[in-house]
Amino acid sequence: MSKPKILFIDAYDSFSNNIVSLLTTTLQADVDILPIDPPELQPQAPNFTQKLTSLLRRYDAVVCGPGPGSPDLPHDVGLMRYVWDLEPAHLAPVLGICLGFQSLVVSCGGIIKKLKTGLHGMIREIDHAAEQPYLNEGNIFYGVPPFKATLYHSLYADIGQESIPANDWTASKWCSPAHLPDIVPLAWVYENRGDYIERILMGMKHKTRPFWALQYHPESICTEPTGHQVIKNWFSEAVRWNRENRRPTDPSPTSLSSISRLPKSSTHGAKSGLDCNGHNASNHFPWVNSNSQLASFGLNHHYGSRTIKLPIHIEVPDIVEILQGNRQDFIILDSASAKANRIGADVRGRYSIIALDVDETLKLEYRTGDKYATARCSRPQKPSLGDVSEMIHFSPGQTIWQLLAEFWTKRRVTSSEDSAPFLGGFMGFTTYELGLEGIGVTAHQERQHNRPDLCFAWVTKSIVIDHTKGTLRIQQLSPGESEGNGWTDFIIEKLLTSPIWSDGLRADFNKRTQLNQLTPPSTPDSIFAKAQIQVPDADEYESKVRQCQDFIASGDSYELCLTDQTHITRSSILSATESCPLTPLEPGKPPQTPWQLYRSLRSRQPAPFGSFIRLGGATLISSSPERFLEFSADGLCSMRPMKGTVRKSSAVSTLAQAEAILHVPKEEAENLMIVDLVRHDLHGVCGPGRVDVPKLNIVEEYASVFQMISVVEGRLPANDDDNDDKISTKKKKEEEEEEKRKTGLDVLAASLPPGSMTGSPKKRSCEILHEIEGGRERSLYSGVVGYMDAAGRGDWSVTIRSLFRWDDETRKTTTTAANNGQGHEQEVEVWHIGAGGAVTALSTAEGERDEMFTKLKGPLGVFDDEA
Ligand SMILES: C=C(O[C@@H]1C=C(C(=O)O)C=C[C@H]1O)C(=O)O
Ligand SMILES: NC(=O)CC[C@H](N)C(=O)O
Repeated sequence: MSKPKILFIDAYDSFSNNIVSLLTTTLQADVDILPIDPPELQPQAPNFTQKLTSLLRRYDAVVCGPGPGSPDLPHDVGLMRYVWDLEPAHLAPVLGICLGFQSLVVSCGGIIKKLKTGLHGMIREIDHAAEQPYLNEGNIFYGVPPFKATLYHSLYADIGQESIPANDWTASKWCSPAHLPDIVPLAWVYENRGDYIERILMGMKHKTRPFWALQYHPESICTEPTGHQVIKNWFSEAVRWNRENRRPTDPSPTSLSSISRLPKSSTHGAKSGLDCNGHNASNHFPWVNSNSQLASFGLNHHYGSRTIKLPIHIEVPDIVEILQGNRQDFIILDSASAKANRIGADVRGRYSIIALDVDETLKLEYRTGDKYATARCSRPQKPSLGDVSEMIHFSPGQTIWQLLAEFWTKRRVTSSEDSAPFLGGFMGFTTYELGLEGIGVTAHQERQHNRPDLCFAWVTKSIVIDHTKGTLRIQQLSPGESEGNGWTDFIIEKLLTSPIWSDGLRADFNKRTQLNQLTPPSTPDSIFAKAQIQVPDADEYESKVRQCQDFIASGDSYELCLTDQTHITRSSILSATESCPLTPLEPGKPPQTPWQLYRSLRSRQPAPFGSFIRLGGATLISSSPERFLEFSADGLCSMRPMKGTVRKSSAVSTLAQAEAILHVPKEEAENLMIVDLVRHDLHGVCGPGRVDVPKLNIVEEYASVFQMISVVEGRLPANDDDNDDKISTKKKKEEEEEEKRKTGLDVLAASLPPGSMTGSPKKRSCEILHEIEGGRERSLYSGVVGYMDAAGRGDWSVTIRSLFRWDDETRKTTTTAANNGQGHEQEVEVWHIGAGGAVTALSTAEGERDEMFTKLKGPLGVFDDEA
C-alpha cells in the first residue's frame, strides 16, 4: 500500500515542524508543507477555488496548523478559511490545530474571544469524550485513556458553554449547542480562575463534514504520548470518510513551488536540490575553487600539535599576554567558570580556545542585505602592501551560508579519537540582525553604518586548554606534515620561559611591571573617571512589558523576549587601527582598556561561554552562560535553551532554594515554549522523528544567578540512512545527495536568531519586538559567538551578559576640565550592554524590570570596578 499523503497548511508557527514530525512518524505518512499565503494560490485570483481543489485532491487529508494572530483576520489564517467552505463534491478531510481549530469554529458560526489570561506552555488534563459511544461515528477521542496536553493559546471558542448550569454540564457537555448545530464538542479543559471555572473547548468535530479540530497542541514534548492515539483515530476517520464518499484522488505530484518537505521523507513534490536555506546545490561559488590569493588560503593543510601541562595559577588571559602583545584582532573563547567547576562532574565549559595571530588570518565578512561577501587578510610581513580584500558576489539564490559551507568543506581535516574539540577553522560572531534576515524580518530603518553582521576568521594557529585535565595544546594547520613543529616548539618555549609560568607569586609581580609598560603613557587617569552611563528607564521598560502582554493577549505571540540596551560613553582608549594593549588591571583603579574590562568581567562573573573578541571592527567582552548549539562531525546537534532566571542573594543561595523558585508553572512554561520552538528548528534540518529532549527544566548554578535550562538534541540524516521510500529515481538520488551534505552549519543557519532571545512564534515575535524596542538594532547582543572547526564540529553560545563596541562609533566631544575651566577636545567611545527577559501572560512588569536590571548588573559593574 502506498504511503498516506497529508498536506500541512502552515501559519508561520514555531511548532509546525513538530506537528509534521508527529504526523510523519505516527501515521507513516508523507507530509507536504504549504504556507497559508503561497504566491501561486492567491484567493483573489480568478481560478483560485479550482486550483485549491485540484491541490487538495492530491492528498488523503489536510492539517490546518497553529499560528500567531486571530482566525477572524484573513491575513492570519490565509488559505485555511477556504478549506471549510468548499462545495461538498470537493471536500477533503481536515484536522485543525489551535489556530486551525479556531478557524473551523469561526466557519461554523462560533465566536472567538480572549481568555481571561492566556495559557501558554500550560499542561492540563483533557476531559475528552472517551466513553461516548453515541458519538462513536467520528469521535476521535473514543477509547483514548486520560492524558494531559500542552496549551498555547490566548483566544478561545465561545459556543455558549458559560450559560450551561453546573448541574447540567455532565449531561450537556458533548451536545451541539442549539445555535451552533455543526459543532460537536469532543474535549474540554477547566481552568480555575479563582472566583469561577472557565470552560475551554479543546476538541470538536463537524456534524456533517469531515472536519475535526484540537485546541491543544498534540505535538508538544509535554503532551503525553497517550494523546497521539487521537491523531491515529483522526486519520482512520479521514480514510473511512474518503472511502465511503468515494472521494476522487489524484496521484500525480503537485507542481506548486511553495510546497516543501522536512528532510528525509519521500521525495515526490519536494523542491529539488534546495536545502533548508534555499541554496541551490548545483549553483556553486566559483570563487571557492579559484586560485585567487584569498580563496586558496588554508587549503591542503595538515594538523600538528603538542600538549603541555598547564600550571594551576595560569589563566587564559595570562597565556594571551605572554604570546600576543601588540595585536589588533583577538578571538578568545574563555571558559572562565571552568576552574570553579574543576571538582565535580559538571563539564560545562571544559575547554577554552585561544586563536593566535588573528591579524594574519583570512576573514569572511557579510552584511545583511548585501549580494556579496568580502574576504580580507592583512599582510603583516609586507605592511607596505596594505590589506588584501576580495569581493565574492552571490548569484540569485546564493547565501552567505552556502559560501561558508563550500569554503569549510574544502578544508576538511580528520580528527583522531583523542583530538581537541577544535583543530583550527572558523571562529567568529554573527549579529541578531543576521538572524532576522534568515527568517524574513527586514524591517530595520536605513542603517547608518557599514558594520558586518557576520565575521568569521579562518584560524590556523590556536591553543586549546582542557581545564579538566589541566593541559594546554598548541596546534597548527599548516601546509606541510612537519611544518608546524618549529612553530609549536617556539610557542612552548615562549610559554615555559615566561616569568609567570614557573613562579606564580613572583610572576604576578613581574607581569604587572612588565605589562604596565604597554599602557599608553600619556593617558591621565581623570579622563576615565567619568563614564556616562545611560540605563533604560524603569517606567518605560515596565510599559514595554505591558505592551508585550497586550500582543500576547491578542494571540499574536505566546512569549516575547523583551530587551533593552544600556550605553556607556567614555573617553576613547583605542582607535580603530591601533593594536589592543594587554594592560593588566591596576590595583585601586577601574578598568580602562578593553583588555582590563575583559579581565574584570571574567573575574566578576566567570561563565562557561565567556569570550574576548576583537574582529571585524567590533570588540565583544562576554560572560555568556548559554550554549546555543553544539554539533559533532557525525551530525549530533545539541541545543541548550535557557529560560528562568533567579538572582543569587542571601535568601536564595542554594540550588535547592533556586529549584523551589524555578519549578513553578510560569517558569517551566517559559522554558517549555522555547524547547518546543528549538525542536521545530531542529526538525526543519534533521527531519521527522530525529529530535529528542534528554533534559527538560534543569536548574543550574552560575556566578551570580541560577538558570533553568533544557537540552534538545537532533540527529542529522546520516549518509547510510535507510530511506523507506522504495522508489529510486534520478531525482531522488540527487535529493539524497543534497541531504547528505547537511551539517551543523545548516542547523546554525536555520536556527538564528536564538529562540531564547526572541520568543515564540519566532517570526511574528521578532516583528513585534522590533516595534516595541523602537526599531533599534540589537547588534552583537542576541547574536552568537563560536566556532566550527576543520573536522566538522562546532560550538556556539548566545551573546548575552556581555558588553560590546564598534570601532567606528567614536566621536569627538569637547569637555571642560574641572581644574581650569578650559575646554578641550577628546574622542569618546560607546559601549553597549543588552539585557532583558522573556515576557509571558503571567509576567509582572516589576518582575521583568528587576530581571532585566539583574542581568545588566554584572557587565555594567565593570565600569566602576576597582581591581
Ligand atoms: C535576555 C537575556 O537572557 C535570556 C533570557 C532568559 C530568561 O528569560 O530567563 C535567560 C537566558 C537568556 O536566554 C539576557 O541575558 O539579556
Ligand atoms: N497556537 C495557536 O495556534 C494560537 C492561536 C491563537 N493565536 C491564540 O493565541 O489563541
